[in-house]
Amino acid sequence: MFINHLTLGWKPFFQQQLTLDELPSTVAARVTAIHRSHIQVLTPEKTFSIDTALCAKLQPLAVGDWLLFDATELHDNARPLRRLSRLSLIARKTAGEQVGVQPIVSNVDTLFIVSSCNQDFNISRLERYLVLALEAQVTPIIVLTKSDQCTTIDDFVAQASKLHPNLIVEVCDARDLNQLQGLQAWCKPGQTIALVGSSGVGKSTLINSLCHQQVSTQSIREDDAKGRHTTTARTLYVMDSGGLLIDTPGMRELQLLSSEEGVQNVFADVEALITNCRFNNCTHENEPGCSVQQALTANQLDRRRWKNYQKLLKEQRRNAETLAQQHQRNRQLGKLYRKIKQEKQSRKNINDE
Ligand SMILES: Nc1nc2c(ncn2[C@@H]2O[C@H](COP(=O)(O)OP(=O)(O)OP(=O)(O)O)[C@@H](O)[C@H]2O)c(=O)[nH]1
Ligand SMILES: [Zn+2]
Repeated sequence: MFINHLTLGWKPFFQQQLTLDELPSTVAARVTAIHRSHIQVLTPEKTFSIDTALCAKLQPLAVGDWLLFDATELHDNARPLRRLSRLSLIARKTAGEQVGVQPIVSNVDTLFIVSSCNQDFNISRLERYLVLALEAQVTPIIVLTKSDQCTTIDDFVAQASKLHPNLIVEVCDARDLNQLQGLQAWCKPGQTIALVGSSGVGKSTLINSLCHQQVSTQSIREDDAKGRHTTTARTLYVMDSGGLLIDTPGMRELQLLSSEEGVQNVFADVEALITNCRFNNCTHENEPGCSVQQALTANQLDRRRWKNYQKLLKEQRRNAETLAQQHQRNRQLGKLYRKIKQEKQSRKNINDE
């Protein structure tokens, strides 16, 4: 397929950031992968990699960013002149003494929020991803996979659709390209898509179907700082339809932030303890026959861990839906949607001027 700047996602928004002098003398390259030691970029003609140190002033970078290079310097370890402003940015909060924001992917048009029609389906998680997409100024599409594995999908679709009146929900068997026609509207040349969703919901399967290439064969190996070999999935794919699909380890790890199963998995022993308490509604504070208190006293359960479990559980419960909360959030989502539409319109107006 013919690749030019437009098919790589170049838009008037980026073009208008170039000065008249820069127009003939520079070339923009899109960041396709970020590794510890180097950053990979792509122009219509070539791909090359630059040492991370050369981008120190431009950090933090995200996959999908556009970097500007001197047109005569398009080779490995060329120094980028600057990074162009982003149309959208998906970032995550970093933990630590100071809460920071780590960019993950940028200049994405559409986020496929993938969930499967089985026990993985979790409305609070979908909602968390939805807010993420809207915050990032990216159009969210809910993709419900494994439709072949359930007898009726109507309930899943109804629940997902209720998250917002304008929300698009697509249902498919991710292995079957014929069932992915509904997604093609967002996969046109020049469009950039990112995927989120829990492990095992079918993200790689979707990529394989849409890109007709095996994800596993795209892996590259690199040495990390300690000389260990790590396998890093390649991150930007050209779909058969001409669109671009970003699949970075960073996006895949986003799921860790929102995983209810995580609490159950990590604290399985604590949850087992709780089932042994004498009273079903034990608050584990001072009731007789509380096996949590017994385990704490006997030093069989770490107090820090118990506190952390309670904290995560509280956070998880806060996310749980009540009708009133959902209504309130829908109104907030509505406001966000309107804001995004207005901003997009004003950007369009600027571009059209
Ligand atoms: N029957 C059926 N199986 C599916 C479908 N989508 C994915 N699978 C299967 O589910 C399993 C997991 O799919 P993956 O595509 O690896 O899931 P993933 O989201 O990429 O998982 P991670 O790489 O862990 O993030 C594989 O065995 C797929 O063949 C579907 O729509 N129908
Ligand atoms: Zn108890």
